[in-house]
Amino acid sequence: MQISPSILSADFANLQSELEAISNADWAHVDVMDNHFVPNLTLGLPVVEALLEVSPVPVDCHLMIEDPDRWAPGYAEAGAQSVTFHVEAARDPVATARAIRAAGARAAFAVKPGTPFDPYEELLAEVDMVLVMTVEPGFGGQSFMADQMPKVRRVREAVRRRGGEIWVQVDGGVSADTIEQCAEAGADVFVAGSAVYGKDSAAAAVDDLRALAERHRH
Ligand SMILES: O=C(CO)[C@@H](O)[C@H](O)COP(=O)(O)O
Ligand SMILES: [Co+2]
Repeated sequence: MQISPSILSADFANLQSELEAISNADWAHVDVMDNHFVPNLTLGLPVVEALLEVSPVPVDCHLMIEDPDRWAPGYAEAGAQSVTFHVEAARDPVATARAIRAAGARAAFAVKPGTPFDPYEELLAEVDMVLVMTVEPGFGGQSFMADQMPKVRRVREAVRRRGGEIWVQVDGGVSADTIEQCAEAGADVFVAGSAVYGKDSAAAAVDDLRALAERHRH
């Protein structure tokens, strides 16, 4: 059970200290948005490169961008330890996942709330993780979509059938109130932005979330 705090809810003027505040987390989740795939703009490769220099934990890049076929491998080459692209944006998801892995990172694909998982089941052969979005991508602090839990279950079942170790990540509205249903449905990597950086102690929030998830270890 791994916690990946999203720095989207951190203080962007002090990202180094915000990363140091979550050194007990498993990952640092970095949301890359291009104002085309989603209606918001955050940061890109030069900032990710700078974060990689100072992050005490591996970096989990969530690319909400058009044309990940072109851009995603660069994040892996820069040293990001996990790179997730959206299937809705990829022209050739197999080639993109292979390029990410060839550059030494874990590869993952993400599905938006309206995107079914089943058509992409065969893509499991190419990835290390599947991200099931539990909000519409674009912004932190939105309400958790419990109606995505059946999809989390389907992904977990498909991963079980396949064997091997593929992680199932959830992202959006994950908090102390919602993390247990995600874990129970089969998630094992939990992104949380406002539920970590919105608290007085980000580190304590990470530990609390992990303890709740651990109640449903599978
Ligand atoms: O990818 C995204 C949003 O598109 C997320 O990573 C959010 O940043 C999570 O924030 P919270 O919903 O946990 O506040
Ligand atoms: Co994200």
